[in-house]
Amino acid sequence: MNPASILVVDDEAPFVRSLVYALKKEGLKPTGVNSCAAALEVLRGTEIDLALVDLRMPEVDGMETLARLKALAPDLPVIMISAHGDTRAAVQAVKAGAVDYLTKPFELDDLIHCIHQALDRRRMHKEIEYHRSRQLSTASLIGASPAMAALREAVERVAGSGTSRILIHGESGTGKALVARAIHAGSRRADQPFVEVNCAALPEQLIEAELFGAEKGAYTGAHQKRTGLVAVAEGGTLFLDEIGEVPLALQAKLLHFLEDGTYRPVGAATVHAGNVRVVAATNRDLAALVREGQFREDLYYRLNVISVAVPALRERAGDALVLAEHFAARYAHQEACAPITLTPETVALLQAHLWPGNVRELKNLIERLTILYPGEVISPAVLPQELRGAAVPPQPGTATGAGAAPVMPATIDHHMDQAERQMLLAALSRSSGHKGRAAETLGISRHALKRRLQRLGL
Ligand SMILES: Nc1ncnc2c1ncn2[C@@H]1O[C@H](COP(=O)(O)OP(=O)(O)OP(=O)(O)O)[C@@H](O)[C@H]1O
Repeated sequence: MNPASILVVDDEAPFVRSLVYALKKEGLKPTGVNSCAAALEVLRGTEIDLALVDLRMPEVDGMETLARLKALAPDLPVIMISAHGDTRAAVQAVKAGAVDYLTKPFELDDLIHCIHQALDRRRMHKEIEYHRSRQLSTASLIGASPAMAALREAVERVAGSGTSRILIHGESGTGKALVARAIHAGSRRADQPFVEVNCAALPEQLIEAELFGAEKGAYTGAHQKRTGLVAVAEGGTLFLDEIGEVPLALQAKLLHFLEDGTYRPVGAATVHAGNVRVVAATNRDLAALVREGQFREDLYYRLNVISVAVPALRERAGDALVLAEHFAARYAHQEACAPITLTPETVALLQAHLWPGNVRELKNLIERLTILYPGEVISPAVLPQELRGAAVPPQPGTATGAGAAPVMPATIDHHMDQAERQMLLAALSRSSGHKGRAAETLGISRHALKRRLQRLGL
């Protein structure tokens, strides 16, 4: 661990010199200055862990110095040094934000103890903040399924790691953008910018300038110098959504940036360095795009060092219901009405639906239902047809997916399967996913329940 850097501010030069000497011998990294102005200059240019400030100084006194230091670095712990008999002023300083005070003359041991105590408190505070932000970061990812628990764990691990390239993949609407934000919020960059770029939404000729910036007149329409999003995200996270849509020409420049952290704005003569964590997301099969020659293999391997897979909603047992309830509460709040509630049959249909549009599809459905039937009990009759026809295997030659006509089962076996599926899911929903209890209510053994679930692919 690096030695803590201590700023000593006192107008008495010999006192500062002797303190600097003593602190160095204690393994700390002190810098001594004789005025408030000099202290502020040091603080602007150097990382300082703690400041020792004399209360009595000519021109700008200790109280004012404390205020100015805190204005520049609010988290900086400051210990005041007061002359004998100055206790009242020292107490005032503590009220104004100093962490402690010492009265001259003091023992070196007392000072060292005071410094370590303040540094420990700051370290602990930072740790708590860090863990709190990590918990907050995954709290937005709703879902009680094992798949979601694993995703939250992966997000926490990845967020806290030092890696600067992350690839998120998953079907459309699964929550990749939410995962990217959670990774940022849980990282040490959380208080720096999070900048989102939808690579599919930008015209090909503008993407480069948008990302890396451009000099005035670099291209037609560039009437003034343009700051790129890489520069805007400096110190933070750059989220490149739909990375699979980046044109091949720009892929080379992106690769260069990912490899050595430098880039050249369009039309610029000089190269810039950028410090951003790049989180990319895609719902395309990048490996297939590589095989088809649409995505650079080297860029694919650069991005794919750490990847996070976001599961489809149909792979998250029980989450459709948890999410439906979450969105019902949210839209009830938005519409200022009571939340909609779902009959067991509706729950069973939600659980059985394959959700090709994933969480986005479910969210839109609950919003629509809340607007149309505020506060009401939702029965299957008011569900869209694609949900009422859920879990029915498509017949050859018929359309499927959102908006398609419901597919009617051809045989009695299909009807039986459908009914069985709904009963099993309703029982599981009532038992909150507890298989033993669900089996009991159905009058079958746990083993039989598992076999039936497996047979129906649930
Ligand atoms: N686990 C979740 N908890 C709460 N809300 C979620 C969850 N997953 C997704 N959402 C919400 O669903 C919507 C779609 O999510 P998001 O935009 O992150 O999906 P995506 O995978 O990035 O989609 P696309 O590939 O189409 O860009 C958003 O409104 C998001 O807030």
